[in-house]
Amino acid sequence: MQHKKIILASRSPRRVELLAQLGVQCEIVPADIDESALAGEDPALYVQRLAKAKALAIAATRADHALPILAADTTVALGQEILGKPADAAEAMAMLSRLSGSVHLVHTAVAVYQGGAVQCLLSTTQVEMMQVPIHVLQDYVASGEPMDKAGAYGIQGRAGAWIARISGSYSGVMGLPLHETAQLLHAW
Ligand SMILES: Cc1cn([C@H]2C[C@H](O)[C@@H](COP(=O)(O)OP(=O)(O)OP(=O)(O)O)O2)c(=O)[nH]c1=O
Repeated sequence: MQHKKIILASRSPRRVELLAQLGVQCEIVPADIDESALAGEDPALYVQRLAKAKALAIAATRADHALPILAADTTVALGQEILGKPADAAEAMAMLSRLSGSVHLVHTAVAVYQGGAVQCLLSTTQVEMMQVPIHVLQDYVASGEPMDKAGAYGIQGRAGAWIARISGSYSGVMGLPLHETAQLLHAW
């Protein structure tokens, strides 16, 4: 990889870990942007818009653009409906009850800003979650784990036991698709 150090426009600890897996070190500069979806916005387009907006927001604050700026956005989609991070325990419980026993998509877009332009790739994974007993979901919500995660679960934690099958990218579900990330960083 040409550049070993990048700026990561994200406060997600999973993204730092996944970048380390590629041998990429990062300086963390989180982007605070409005993450609301537009009316009727397609989930796959939504994550791409947000990933690009996060990278561009950080690019706008920096005088020197020597290092690539990488950002990502992950969302769970049930049909055209976007399930982002739950606002509270009740919303987490409602999301998990809907995902339990069904198939959903996880979209993660990764964007890299370098040399005055932003490039973005999308990873989409189909995830099948088993029917999870209500009391198990309640314990999970009480643990606090769902609160910073799209769709209110983390495949990398104990909810991993409920995932019967995925078709796509495990790292994409976790928040940073390694294949697409490496492609974007190689391009520079
Ligand atoms: C579905 C799923 C999501 N997630 C996480 C990945 C993302 O961190 C989070 C979705 O929120 P994002 O808005 O994509 O990212 P973030 O708020 O954590 O960080 P930032 O905006 O600063 O970049 O959900 C998991 O960790 N595991 C999973 O299985």
